[in-house]
Amino acid sequence: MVKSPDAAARPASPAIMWFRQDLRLKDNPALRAAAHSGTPLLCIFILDEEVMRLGGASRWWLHHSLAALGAALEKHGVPLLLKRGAAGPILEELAAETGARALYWNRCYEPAAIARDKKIKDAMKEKGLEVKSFNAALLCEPWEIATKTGEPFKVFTPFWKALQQKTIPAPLPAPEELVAGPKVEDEALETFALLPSKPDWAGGLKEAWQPGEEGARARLAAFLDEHLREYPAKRDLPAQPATSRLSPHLHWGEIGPRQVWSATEAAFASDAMQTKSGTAFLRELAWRDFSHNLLYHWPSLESENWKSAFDAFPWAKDEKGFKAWCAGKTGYPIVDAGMRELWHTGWMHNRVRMIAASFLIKDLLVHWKEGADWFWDTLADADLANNYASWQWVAGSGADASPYFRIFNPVLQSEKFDPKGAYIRKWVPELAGLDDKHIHRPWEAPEAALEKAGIKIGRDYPAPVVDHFEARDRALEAYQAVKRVS
Ligand SMILES: Cc1cc2nc3c(=O)[nH]c(=O)nc-3n(C[C@H](O)[C@H](O)[C@H](O)COP(=O)(O)OP(=O)(O)OC[C@H]3O[C@@H](n4cnc5c(N)ncnc54)[C@H](O)[C@@H]3O)c2cc1C
Repeated sequence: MVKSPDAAARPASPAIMWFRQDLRLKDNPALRAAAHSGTPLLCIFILDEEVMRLGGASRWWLHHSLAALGAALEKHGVPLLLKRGAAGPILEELAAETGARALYWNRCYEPAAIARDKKIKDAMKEKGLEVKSFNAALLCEPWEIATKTGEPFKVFTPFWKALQQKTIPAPLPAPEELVAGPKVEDEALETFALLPSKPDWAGGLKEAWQPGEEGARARLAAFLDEHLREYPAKRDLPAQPATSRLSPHLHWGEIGPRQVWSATEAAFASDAMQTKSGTAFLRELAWRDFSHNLLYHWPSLESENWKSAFDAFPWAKDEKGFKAWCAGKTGYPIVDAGMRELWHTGWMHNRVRMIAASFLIKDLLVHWKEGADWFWDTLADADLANNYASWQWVAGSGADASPYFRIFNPVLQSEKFDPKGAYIRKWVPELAGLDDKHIHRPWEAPEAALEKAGIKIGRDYPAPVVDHFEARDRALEAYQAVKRVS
């Protein structure tokens, strides 16, 4: 436990603890080090939208996460200062106003954040401040894990093997005592205007999530207790609550991956039957580190094909198809269910993310970036590394990607992973009355079955926007352009 020195011994000049994507008290190495230094603290969050590009669902999440962090700090008698604008000048002003001598933060790995942080570090050091940064977001820093020849990993399996050889540090406890620095004027959370108002589309998010450290902890505990055992068998079934749903909490650092790692290991230490499922879960968690590793070493991952041969791909401009995809009205029930789950809750099951992304890229030939940008706006877990690496994985243009010519058949995927159509029935209720066979391909249902279910294709549910088999041939033909230059 951290014990701060006596008040008498406390240095007068405060330290700044700059919260970013580490909105928690536990396992927060920067906060712990700042508290341990014994100086009074100025805890601050800066809404720096030049660097922090936020989609709508992320904005909603951030509002509630900041409210939760503010309340948690308040319990320790320390306010969370909120400011809006370019972080560099704000921090400089804060240091000048309060006489702060030190600045603490946990590292971010997005290229724009890295560039900004480097500038701030240099400028603050020049002004005589001590600047200390830490790892709160990853199991292992991207520069700590490399191939035998010192290169960054481009393939997941050897990355995972190498990661398993590392000692993952145990999570840190929350600081026991925090001491508030001088009073500083700041802004009210409401002035950030992060919540949607006209219209307020966030009702589904409110039902689905509890942003903040408490919510994250509860989610992990429930997952480990109730679902870890069946994770390998059920993690691909979207109708089952079999995955952790920790992704938005991890994105905002309401829980750290090392906490997840250690709690999972503890779960299988006390129950050896869970070793296999625990390892399977940790392997998925490691994909998050792998994506961050890719983004760190290839910062253009968000905007450029990782495999440049894909620059030759003849993408289509299918506005109508794209709109239908966004709205969950493609006529392919599993795709539509996923897109509606996303719109309603700000989250989509991983298997369905793959199916929906594949449909946009391969059946509609729409550029992966358009889909990734839509996900960016609508996902509560929108994460630069995970989102763009995953889209490029599906497109075939990414590192260790699924080969382009492996094209998901949305009907077969649906039959395999949602055999009873439970997921479809939940998110596409107009199809709920169809039998288990036809619910995956309603356009092939006999008139009588449609009539019994009260559906007319084209009136109550759309006809497919493309024929999958024709689209597949078209995609493979388009792929020839990539093959010619690779
Ligand atoms: C097209 C597409 C876009 C995606 N966009 C995002 C995104 O913006 N943000 C995001 O966090 N994940 C993204 N993913 C990865 C994955 O779908 C989600 O992390 C996962 O569905 C989150 O649910 P969960 O927390 O229940 O996962 P669990 O199965 O419980 O996994 C635990 C944690 O491991 C990490 N993880 C699991 N799978 C992956 C993966 N394939 N890649 C990277 N990390 C993973 C996540 O942090 C997740 O919370 C995307 C996947 C695809 C196919």
